[in-house]
Amino acid sequence: MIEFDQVCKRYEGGYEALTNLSFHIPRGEMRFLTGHSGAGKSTLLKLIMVMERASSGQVIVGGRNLSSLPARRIPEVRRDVGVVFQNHQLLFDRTVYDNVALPLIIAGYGHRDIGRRVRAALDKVGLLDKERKNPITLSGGEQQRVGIARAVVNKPALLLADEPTGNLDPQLSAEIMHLFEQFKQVGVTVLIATHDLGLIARMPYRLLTLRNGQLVTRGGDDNVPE
Ligand SMILES: Nc1ncnc2c1ncn2[C@@H]1O[C@H](COP(=O)(O)OP(=O)(O)OP(=O)(O)O)[C@@H](O)[C@H]1O
Repeated sequence: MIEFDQVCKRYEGGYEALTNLSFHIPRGEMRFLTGHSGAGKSTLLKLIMVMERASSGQVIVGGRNLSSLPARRIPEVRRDVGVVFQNHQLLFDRTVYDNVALPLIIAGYGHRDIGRRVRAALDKVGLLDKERKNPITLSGGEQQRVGIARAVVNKPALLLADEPTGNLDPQLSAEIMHLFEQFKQVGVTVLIATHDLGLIARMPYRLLTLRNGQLVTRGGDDNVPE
């Protein structure tokens, strides 16, 4: 589902954020991406979302080679990727329903289809009864679940999360992780960047660990020693 082959990312100015990265995450697997601040985690996620392009090497997501993808085909890739952020980036002047509906409105879905899909996504994250609320009135854990509903409302094959439990206490963090596991169980590929080593130590998933832009453990299905 995600394949990196000898990927380097050099930013303008010459800083090399990722060096010679090769790994493979098969479809339907869940992985954690860890590493110190500045190790390159967000850069790696941005390459998958095509917010940045590799300086060299190949990034292949869902069978599409992103290194040679023309710009006009970027929306097609993004439709297949749901993204959850630490600060969830919700709109506080809209209801929960409207926040979750946003990706579907942008994608041009019809009114009835939007209603059905938004309610299905809110049901999955346990917030069906909050659809008319403004997200500002919800707790931090609930707001993060709205962010997750918005990320999955399009039924993406791939779910990326950048520090999704950063502001949450251990109990709420565990609940959010449990939600990600439920998506994995229905075949979604899940990649979660996190500093929360305590949390991931309790979960049976392999790690991709970055140090200064290089992979020091890789969680693919390859035969490279961990
Ligand atoms: N647009 C940019 N231009 C130049 N350098 C950048 C850019 N974005 C990131 N960097 C640099 O690349 C390195 C990796 O940054 P990145 O944000 O990927 O790290 P990270 O592991 O996600 O860190 P954190 O955990 O603090 O979010 C850092 O040294 C950062 O300063």
